[in-house]
Amino acid sequence: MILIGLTGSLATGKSTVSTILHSPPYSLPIIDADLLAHRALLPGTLGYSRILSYFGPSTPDLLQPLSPDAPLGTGPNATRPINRAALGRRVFGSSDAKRRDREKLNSIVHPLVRMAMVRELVWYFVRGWWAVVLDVPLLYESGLDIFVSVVLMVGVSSPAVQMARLRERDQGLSKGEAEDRVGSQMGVEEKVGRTRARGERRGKVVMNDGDRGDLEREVGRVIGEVGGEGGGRAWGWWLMGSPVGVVGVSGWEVWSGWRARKRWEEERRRERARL
Ligand SMILES: CC(C)(COP(=O)(O)OP(=O)(O)OC[C@H]1O[C@@H](n2cnc3c(N)ncnc32)[C@H](O)[C@@H]1O)[C@@H](O)C(=O)NCCC(=O)NCCS
Ligand SMILES: Nc1ncnc2c1ncn2[C@@H]1O[C@H](COP(=O)(O)OP(=O)(O)OP(=O)(O)O)[C@@H](O)[C@H]1O
Repeated sequence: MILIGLTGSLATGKSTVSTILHSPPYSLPIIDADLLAHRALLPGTLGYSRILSYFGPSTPDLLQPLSPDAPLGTGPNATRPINRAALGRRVFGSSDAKRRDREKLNSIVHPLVRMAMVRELVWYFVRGWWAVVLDVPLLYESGLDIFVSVVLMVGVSSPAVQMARLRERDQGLSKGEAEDRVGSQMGVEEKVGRTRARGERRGKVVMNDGDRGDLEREVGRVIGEVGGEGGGRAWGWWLMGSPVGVVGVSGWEVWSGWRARKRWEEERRRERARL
């Protein structure tokens, strides 16, 4: 099974690409890290109780408001969901305190997301899919890049276009909140650089600067290259019949991903030394 890691920056078009990949003619299964992260914070989960105990005492609006129609501590007032906007205000931004809080949030949520991802991967593997798309906005930030066969990075060349698309989609976000969110992630340029450092076969960059038709054509081109007009599919299916092959190829993929990361870091060090 080929793992396609779909990533990008905020509002560059990952969800649009994942919708294209999930629809015919590709019809690929998608593992959506945002969705798994949402599930990890639902009332009654381990994530929910950890978030409450760490952020609760210092975030008065951490839970959604009480329902006026139910008695305190019962019904909707017993399991009040997390107020995601309030938690977002705590963790998105560039101050040291926000960075620390973001690291804490990540340390609670990311292991739960990873576990859920592995469960879904096993499910798709035994069902015989030739490829699965892992839609992970923080693929590079969380170090998961080395575990995927191919990275499909969706970028936008103009930060102004990115900001305009973000604000048009999430109209509740103020300009400052939108900037805090974008600034909380690795920039588009760095993600493009890291993807290109993986080489032609393992790193695909799609710049979503045109309209949706252009994006669909670019996605088609990339999947044609990954699937190799059937070659990638045959390879994915062959792996399914060969447990030794799976272990060997997975080890090779991780090693290649790790080497690409080291290559990128080395290039960056050299560039900085030249400045
Ligand atoms: C802070 C939270 C509650 C805000 O929720 P909200 O519904 O407003 O945003 P949502 O979850 O839909 O995320 C929207 C986008 O924000 C970005 N983002 C989310 N979390 C982070 C983070 N910790 N660091 C940087 N960017 C992030 C991603 O690009 C994501 O696609 C939520 O983002 C969260 O729980 N984040 C931690 C989990 C996480 O890292 N998720 C990203 C995928 S693993
Ligand atoms: N080529 C395009 N032209 C115009 N608008 C676009 C294009 N591609 C995507 N959009 C719009 O931009 C917004 C952001 O796209 P999308 O939700 O796919 O991004 P995303 O990377 O998944 O965002 P997030 O990181 O917040 O999850 C959406 O409203 C989408 O409809």
